[in-house]
Amino acid sequence: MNLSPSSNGGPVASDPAAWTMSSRPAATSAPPIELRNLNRWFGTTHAVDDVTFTVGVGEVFGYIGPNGAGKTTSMRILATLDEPSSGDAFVDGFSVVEDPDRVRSRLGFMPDYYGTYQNVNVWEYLDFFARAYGLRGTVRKRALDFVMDFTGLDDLARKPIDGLSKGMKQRLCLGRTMIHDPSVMVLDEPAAGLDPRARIELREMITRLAELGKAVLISSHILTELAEVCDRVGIIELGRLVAVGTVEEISSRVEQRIAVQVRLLGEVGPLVAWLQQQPEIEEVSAAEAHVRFVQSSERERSAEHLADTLAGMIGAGFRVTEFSTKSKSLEDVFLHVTQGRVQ
Ligand SMILES: Nc1ncnc2c1ncn2[C@@H]1O[C@H](COP(=O)(O)OP(=O)(O)OP(=O)(O)O)[C@@H](O)[C@H]1O
Repeated sequence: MNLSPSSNGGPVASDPAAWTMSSRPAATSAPPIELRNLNRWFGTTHAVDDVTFTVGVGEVFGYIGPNGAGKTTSMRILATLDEPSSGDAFVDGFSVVEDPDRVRSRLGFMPDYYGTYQNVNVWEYLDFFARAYGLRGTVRKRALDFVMDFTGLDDLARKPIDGLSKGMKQRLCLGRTMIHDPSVMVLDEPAAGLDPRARIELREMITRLAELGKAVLISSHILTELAEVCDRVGIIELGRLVAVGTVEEISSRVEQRIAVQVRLLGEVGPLVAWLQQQPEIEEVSAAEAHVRFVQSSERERSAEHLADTLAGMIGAGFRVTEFSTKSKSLEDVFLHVTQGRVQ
């Protein structure tokens, strides 16, 4: 295949509308992404266990789970790189089992590991993939111009790709993934190994992809990494989806668990013993002058319950000097929802 840039191939200011393949017939009214009772076994390992969810037009869906949870396996099935043991996955209504070619033309998959090539520059690399996707003539030129501009790689068009920083390589890979204007983008751990600035830039690009109307499925084992950019998240563990919703919805389930720290005059031992007798109080621990515990209660009742606990302590004769609470962080939410089990 010819890897040379075309003579008119320099990056120019581009018009997204001129590149976006709005002329492509709308597939169906089906959601861009649907996983339906998806299962994948590897021997005795149930890597994906009856997973069902959809992602809508312009929606960013975060797929969160610890290592080995089944994220990559389900993404690979969606990208037609593997087949389900049972169930199905759909892109724009087309089945990965029945219609893999149509799925491929509508989906861009960015794996967590991708090869690079020696003696190829940024422009040549993208041009190669544009040709591989069958883009010809002015359509290919528009696609390249748009993607170079979108990824901010235009100034690096002639730079050999093996000399790019990790962040720039990630942009290039994103550019490669979107070169054929897919309606669905599947990004496997794209933020892994990026420095903070590159992560922010990646988040901005993902937001812009959603603004272009793409459905984005993005995985991470770190919830906080995706919290800001995702419209919804699905938390997967041992192949099973254990929670789906907005970050706020999922957080609210565990915000009922409030961490409390108490300081008091005198010995902490009696307070520890008292707390251990109280209902809905767990994880009581003591260190020098303070005592920590977790109080769980129904969300609507948690403030009242806290007030009752404090009043109870004072009523029992403890001389409390400090009573502070801490809402659970997103990491706590993730750790609470998942149990950290692996197979
Ligand atoms: N080709 C394979 N053969 C056998 N077992 C596999 C294969 N691919 C994945 N698995 C197993 O399936 C399970 C899910 O793996 P998967 O890579 O999908 O998880 P993941 O959530 O993407 O994890 P990570 O964050 O580490 O990439 C793991 O137990 C893994 O060992």
